[in-house]
Amino acid sequence: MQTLFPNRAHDVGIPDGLSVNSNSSVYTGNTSIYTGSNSSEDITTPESRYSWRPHVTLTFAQSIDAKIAGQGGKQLALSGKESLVMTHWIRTMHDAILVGIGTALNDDPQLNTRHLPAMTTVPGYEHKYHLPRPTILDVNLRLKPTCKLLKNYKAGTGRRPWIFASKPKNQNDLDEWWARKEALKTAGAKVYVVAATDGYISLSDFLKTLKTLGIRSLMVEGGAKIIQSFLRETHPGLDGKAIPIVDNIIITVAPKIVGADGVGYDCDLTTQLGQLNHIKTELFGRDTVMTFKFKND
Ligand SMILES: NC(=O)C1=CN([C@@H]2O[C@H](COP(=O)(O)OP(=O)(O)OC[C@H]3O[C@@H](n4cnc5c(N)ncnc54)[C@H](OP(=O)(O)O)[C@@H]3O)[C@@H](O)[C@H]2O)C=CC1
Ligand SMILES: Nc1nc(O)c(N)c(N[C@@H]2O[C@H](COP(=O)(O)O)[C@@H](O)[C@H]2O)n1
Repeated sequence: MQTLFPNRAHDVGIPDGLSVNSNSSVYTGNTSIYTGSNSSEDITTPESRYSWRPHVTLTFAQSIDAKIAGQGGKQLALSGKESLVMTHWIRTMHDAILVGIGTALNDDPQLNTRHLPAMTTVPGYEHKYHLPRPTILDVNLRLKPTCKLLKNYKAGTGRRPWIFASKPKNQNDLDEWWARKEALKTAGAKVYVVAATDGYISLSDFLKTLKTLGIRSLMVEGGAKIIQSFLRETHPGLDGKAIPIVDNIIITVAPKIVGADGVGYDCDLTTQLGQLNHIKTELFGRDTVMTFKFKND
């Protein structure tokens, strides 16, 4: 099957205008699209970040008081419909999409592109938006075999989810862990067993594994702990200097206040500001979407 929109983040960078591809003739969004200025500067350099990991875009929606969910993790519709379309468009630009198991259990997400307008199909020649590969960090294999990601895969409307898990240290837990693994495999998931320390999968190791699996670009959606980890973890560069493992951050700010009992990502973005170049701020309906790029080492 032919997928349209070959433009992926690892080839073209993240647009400095996010509002969907002017060349595409399918989605006629309201503003400009990427025109090439911040394109693939590092991609062909063997020593570059991209030689060992995919291009990483961290993106999430928050309220003006920096909450990404309500009390007790209640999923919130923060994004309005216009910025939601933008997010789904950005999904098409990535080979894979990541959520943590907290989000997978709490939101039961689909991680597809269903908010994009339907495409015109040429008879006998079906065009689809590119769907990113759903990936989940789930050390203890808590994902439910009945989740929407697996249902969609079985129904042929979603790609096979990849779960990254780690064997329990305690031998007594192994049988149950194994049973959950088999149940998830039967439901259609592909389970990769990786190392974890105290329930934490090293993101550098995870990204390296993704790269060996052919993933060239990753969109990280959350939730709170995953955002924190991606903002905090670094990787040593050639000179040993700590380099961020994120390339771009796209933050949708909705004009809503959640309140102190909402869920924040509990990471001081101000510590990152020196490393971030602002690319563009755009309005999508009532939401403000800001795009940043981490400076190269
Ligand atoms: N507004 C938005 O854009 C978004 C909001 N959300 C919201 O976020 C909330 C969920 O966030 P949260 O509960 O923090 O869960 P997360 O989705 O961040 O998942 C965290 C879990 O992932 C596992 N994990 C494995 N390795 C790592 C690692 N390196 N770093 C972090 N986690 C790792 C751990 O699982 P284990 O405990 O099993 O070891 C950890 O508890 C929900 O309320 C959801 O609605 C989510 C996405 C986007
Ligand atoms: N962009 C955005 N805006 C919001 O208001 C949100 N609550 C989220 N949440 C993220 O999107 C996932 C749901 O995706 P599907 O609609 O099921 O495809 C959710 O799990 C969060 O990762 N995002």
